[in-house]
Amino acid sequence: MGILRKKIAVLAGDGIGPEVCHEAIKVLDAVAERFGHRFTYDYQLMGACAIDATGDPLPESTLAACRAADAILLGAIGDPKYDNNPAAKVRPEQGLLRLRKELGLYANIRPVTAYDILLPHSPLKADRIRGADMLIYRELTGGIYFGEKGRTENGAFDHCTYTRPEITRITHLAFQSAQNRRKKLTLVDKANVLETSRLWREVVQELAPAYPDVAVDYLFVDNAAMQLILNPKQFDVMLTENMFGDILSDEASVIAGSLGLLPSASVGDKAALFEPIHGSYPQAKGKSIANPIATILSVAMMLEHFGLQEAANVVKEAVQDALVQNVLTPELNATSPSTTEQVGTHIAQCVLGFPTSQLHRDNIKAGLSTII
Ligand SMILES: NC(=O)c1ccc[n+]([C@@H]2O[C@H](COP(=O)([O-])OP(=O)(O)OC[C@H]3O[C@@H](n4cnc5c(N)ncnc54)[C@H](O)[C@@H]3O)[C@@H](O)[C@H]2O)c1
Ligand SMILES: CC(C)[C@H](C(=O)O)[C@@H](O)C(=O)O
Ligand SMILES: [Mg+2]
Repeated sequence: MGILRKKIAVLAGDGIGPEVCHEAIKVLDAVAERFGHRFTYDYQLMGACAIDATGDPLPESTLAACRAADAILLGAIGDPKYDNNPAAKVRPEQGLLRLRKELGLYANIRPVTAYDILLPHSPLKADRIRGADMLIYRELTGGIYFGEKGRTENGAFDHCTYTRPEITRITHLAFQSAQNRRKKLTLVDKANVLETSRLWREVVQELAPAYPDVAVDYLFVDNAAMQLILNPKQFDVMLTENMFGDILSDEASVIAGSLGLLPSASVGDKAALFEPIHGSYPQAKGKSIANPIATILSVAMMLEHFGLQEAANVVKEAVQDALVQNVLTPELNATSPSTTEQVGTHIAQCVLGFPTSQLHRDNIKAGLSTII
């Protein structure tokens, strides 16, 4: 692969969003320096910061910049002043939902990995989670998030609708992904109650014969929530609708050890957006305690999307180095925590191939490390 030039729209957003984006861009810059690629960044407002500045959580200029970019990097959006005010008509989350819809980002891919070195950090028993490695395919532009919603005289409603094409397109992607992995696809739904879920089962059953090498499994979402904790190794590709995918992926982060570790890619036919699965974690804003790894791994997914597999692997290896050397934020290292910046700098330096990282690796190989 030759030298690439890519324009990245950056929506740092609210809370810890700007802090974790800053570290992810540090890592992208290190990739650019090491491999000779050229990344340019177009910073735009979305979320509560955009409401403060313009009254609109997704200003037209932001949408236009996202359409013009090769990829979008998103930190997080959301602010307690809206979370705690159910009557607010204009909300940060509307910006994110509109962006996903406008850009047709229908497939949200959320990898979940149990890193060996972090097994002791999960509250789950190590022997249950060791080796767990799954991809959640979450439908992102349909379902209850986007149905008609409103208030009645004495109540409220949110309609959940799905069309056959909406289910079909992500199901094909999930099957193809399973073909390249351990060849198992689990559809998570609530087909014993919901008509939309019965349509999901119908579509998956119809498409399954086209993927004869993939074993298909069906789980009701309540059971899936339990199985995820009880025996996560049974999952390879999990396919599910919008809201179930949102909830199950936060739950799955307990397997990895922190919500601050889980990246995601949201893809459509014309655009791609990369973001950590966590939110704006407002309690951590300005304290430099937010884990930037979810955002840095989202950048690795962006590099894969650009076809830069080697660069993506280098970033993942650099993250692994931070895990092994315990260069981690307080939720994963309470005794000698690193700051958000220190974690980002460490990973960026590993990407650049600074000798310190190699030195530590040699120490680890020689059994000299105090960490393992
Ligand atoms: N995609 C998004 O932008 C997105 C996603 C989820 C929530 N939100 C918004 O974020 C705001 C806060 O929501 P919330 O508190 O329910 O969820 P959250 O994901 O912001 O935080 C939940 C908990 O997860 C942990 N956590 C999250 N990110 C972390 C990180 N990088 N490092 C270490 N620990 C981390 C913290 O313990 C935190 O208390 C709300 O306004 C919500 O709407 C936005
Ligand atoms: C902020 C919110 C709209 C969003 C979602 O529910 O999709 C978030 O929780 C996520 O997981 O990206
Ligand atoms: Mg969520």
